[in-house]
Amino acid sequence: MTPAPRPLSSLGLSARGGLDPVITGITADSRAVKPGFLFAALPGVAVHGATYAMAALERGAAAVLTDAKGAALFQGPTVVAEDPREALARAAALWFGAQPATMVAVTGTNGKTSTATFCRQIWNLLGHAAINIGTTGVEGSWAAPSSHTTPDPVTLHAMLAAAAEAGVTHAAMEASSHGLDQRRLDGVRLKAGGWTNFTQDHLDYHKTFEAYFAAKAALFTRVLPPEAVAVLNLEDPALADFHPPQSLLTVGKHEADLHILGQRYDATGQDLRVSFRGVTHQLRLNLIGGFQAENVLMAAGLVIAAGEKPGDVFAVLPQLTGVRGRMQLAATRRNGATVFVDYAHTPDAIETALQALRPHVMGRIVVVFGAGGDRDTTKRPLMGAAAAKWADVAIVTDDNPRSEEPALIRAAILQAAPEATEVGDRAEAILRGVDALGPGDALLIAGKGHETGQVIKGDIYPFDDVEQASIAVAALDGVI
Ligand SMILES: CC(=O)N[C@H]1[C@@H](OP(=O)(O)OP(=O)(O)OC[C@H]2O[C@@H](n3ccc(=O)[nH]c3=O)[C@H](O)[C@@H]2O)O[C@H](CO)[C@@H](O)[C@@H]1O[C@H](C)C(=O)N[C@@H](C)C(=O)N[C@H](CCC(=O)O)C(=O)O
Repeated sequence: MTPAPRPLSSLGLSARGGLDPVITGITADSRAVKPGFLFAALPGVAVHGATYAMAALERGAAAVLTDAKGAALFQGPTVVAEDPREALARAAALWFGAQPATMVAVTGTNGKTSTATFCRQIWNLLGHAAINIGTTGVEGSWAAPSSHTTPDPVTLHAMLAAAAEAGVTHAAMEASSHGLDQRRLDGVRLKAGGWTNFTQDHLDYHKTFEAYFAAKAALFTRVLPPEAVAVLNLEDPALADFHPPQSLLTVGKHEADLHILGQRYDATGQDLRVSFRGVTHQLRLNLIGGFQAENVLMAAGLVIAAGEKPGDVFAVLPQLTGVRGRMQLAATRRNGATVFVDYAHTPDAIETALQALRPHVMGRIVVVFGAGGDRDTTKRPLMGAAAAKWADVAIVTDDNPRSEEPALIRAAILQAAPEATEVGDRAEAILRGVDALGPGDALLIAGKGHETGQVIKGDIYPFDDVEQASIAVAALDGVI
């Protein structure tokens, strides 16, 4: 339902000169302005949005929200905010109004999507209408596509209001460091926030580890209210020294409120014995990888922190299913060898994925992977080193080279993985990887996960690792 027009002051904003125009909508894109809209002219990476303020006013914008620098670039009804991104997020929350009553957010370099999905599945299994919002879009009791892991605040609040109006009571969302830095989550009413881990990624954007850490920490220091609960994974030493202002619920393998007492792996999953604040629970997880157990513990911690009874939560965990493209069993060869697809596209994620697979595999592990173009170049040799160290056989291929020369990206990876085979064409690399599998072996195809395209020089070519795995197995073993 489109919100009814109302005065600017009802969005917590006041225009210069005491103006209080009626607002009919909000956008940060001048091209989407309609008569009566509030146009948020944000300082961007490429350009200041105020460059487009006159265009927005010509399209009928009732007022322009911007910072002091932006306000100097045009004439017209202006709201000046110290941080216009924060003001936009808070105005969007007030404009759309409704939000699901129980919401949690999870940040961390890895594990956000699995954790948010597990939260939603647990709530669904306990009878709640729930959604998760993140890299895979909005899923669950209400669905919508999303172009960002953490959508911009106008999109996010439109989604939250639509979901709430459709009866959704619970939501788990992924908080990306970009989203937190750009204040996309300010104004979201959270009951709990989780932090999975902290390792190298996105230094192209944040520049330093400190800035990247501060962006993630902002979930607790700025977005989460003091009466909410902070759920921290103590397995990461970087988080053990972080002291958020909220009360804590800690999870981990060893010393934590919720921790693992015993873990046994088999070909299809794992059995766990866990302790929650002194009470022992026996669990079955039909999920591959010890890191999935950590994601499940984080999700369990978040839903408990948001009000569920621990016993009810632990009872439904055996029914959890993995996220598409996250250590997904994509195909099995006639000889029993398995092929997994995983989204791992950072050095740490490749290491984690390969280590996680190891206890489930009797034979050798083959890995097929590459690194994206136009993104953090420092991680390329680190990815090569991780694959060389943790896999038995490595095949380096292309993974969204974008505008870069693919051979140069592969060369940067191969520098640190001299034994690896280079096969630029990803379909051929997957076929070679599957062909190398003997009984008891496993192939990990890393990097794309749920993605369905290969981005080369501005064009997106259809490409699905899961589909390619089946095609390769069918080609080598005959259609089964
Ligand atoms: C680097 C980055 O995060 N950029 C985000 C940022 O863009 P920006 O403000 O720098 O854009 P800009 O091009 O300089 O333009 C400045 C302003 O002018 C406006 N504009 C521009 C042109 C025009 O004609 N009219 C107009 O009004 C733009 O809407 C913008 O508000 O603010 C925009 C609006 O909120 C975002 O859409 C945009 O995300 C870009 C598209 C993006 O790709 N972001 C990625 C890196 C991202 O956020 N990724 C994380 C996940 C990362 C991960 O974990 O892997 C995510 O949460 O998805």
